[in-house]
Amino acid sequence: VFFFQNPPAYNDAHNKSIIELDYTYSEPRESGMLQIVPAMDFLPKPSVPNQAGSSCMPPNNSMIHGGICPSSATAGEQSSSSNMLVIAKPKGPAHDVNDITKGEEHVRIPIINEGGNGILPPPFHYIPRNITFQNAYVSLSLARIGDDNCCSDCFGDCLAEPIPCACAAETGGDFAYTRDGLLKEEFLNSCLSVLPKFYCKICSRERVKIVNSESPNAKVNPCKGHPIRKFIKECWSKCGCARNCGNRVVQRGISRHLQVFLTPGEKGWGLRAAEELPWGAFICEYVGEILTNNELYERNNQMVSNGKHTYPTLLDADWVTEDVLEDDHALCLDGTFYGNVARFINHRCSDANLIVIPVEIETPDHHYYHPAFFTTRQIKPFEELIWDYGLDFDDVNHPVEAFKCCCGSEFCQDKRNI
Ligand SMILES: C[S@@+](CC[C@H](N)C(=O)[O-])C[C@H]1O[C@@H](n2cnc3c(N)ncnc32)[C@H](O)[C@@H]1O
Repeated sequence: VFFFQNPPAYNDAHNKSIIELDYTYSEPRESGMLQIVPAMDFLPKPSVPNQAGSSCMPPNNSMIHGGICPSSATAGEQSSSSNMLVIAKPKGPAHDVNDITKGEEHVRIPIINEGGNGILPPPFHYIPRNITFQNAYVSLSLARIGDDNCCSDCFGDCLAEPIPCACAAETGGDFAYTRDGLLKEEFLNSCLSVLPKFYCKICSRERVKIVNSESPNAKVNPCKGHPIRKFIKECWSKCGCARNCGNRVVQRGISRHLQVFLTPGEKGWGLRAAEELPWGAFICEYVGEILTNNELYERNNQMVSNGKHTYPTLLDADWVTEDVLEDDHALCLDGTFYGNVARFINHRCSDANLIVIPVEIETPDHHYYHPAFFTTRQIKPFEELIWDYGLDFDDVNHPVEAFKCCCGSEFCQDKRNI
């Protein structure tokens, strides 16, 4: 795939310690972008039914349509340079089949479609870190990080010190990580045990429906409960330790070899390991746009009315600390338009091989945090990585649309499968 585009134009702000943030950025001109793919006649025909173009999803799933990819997306195959055809750029950002992250991560993550049907995931912008969409309030300030919330006197690797520093207080005075960068057995086991739930006095997830309701008599439904999660707290920039301190795992980003692949069943695209992974290994964090719950509600309504769905996760691990959360404090992440590989992790009821753990990095209040995926057992190369979304398949108003589950687990919660 070749792109011809103009480099962005920047104002000359070098040699200043204060950078003006009003530089000009010129978007690459659409007309300058060409994609060269094998001629259509030489592409194998898609095996899944097509709706208005090409879809990566089975017919019962409504998704943004993906683009047709060069056959190099099928494991290891190369398209020959003869029989090439120049076609228009697909709507939305194009994917690089050798690395869906486009160089944003430390490792390349290829797209593998073993079906040979030339279909790619629907377009989205790959981002390695969260970005605020519009109204979400993220209290990111050094002043808010008190002495109890950082280890400014530490040096080097906090895990090498005989006494754990202040950053271990969140995990009961002991760090959550081993010197090998894995989760400690005890900590992971405590996260895996059945979690008690807390119930908000007025739940932000329910209140948003009333805020948007046209009926003046609408009442807020009772909270359906949120699991009480254990947080990990990592050292960060206000700490004195080094970037390679053992208590900085999630913030260093993806380091394991992974692949985005088209699953053979009904689930569409998925994420899998491309190497053997140990128990308690960090895989990736859930990255997306930071939205308020209200913004997500509006976005969900719009997407559903367009026959599409979103990829959200609520940041509700600490909603218990306040009776009623301010609207702009009830946050979620949505990977639909901007996201990382976590948006491809499929669901499995109960016995998934990944667990998501909330991680505090730069904000001591837990309205905003990083949901991070860790393995719950040893993973074989090319095994799919799956997570229990915690869906209530009977709740039609859940922010994540309840699909017909085909996780294959003997503990599957979807009653339609009984
Ligand atoms: C976060 S996305 C996961 C990536 C998605 N498979 C894709 O192709 O982009 C969630 C969607 O994947 C599909 N999915 C995930 N887990 C599934 C399961 N266990 N059974 C059926 N569909 C599943 C559903 O369409 C769901 O709405």
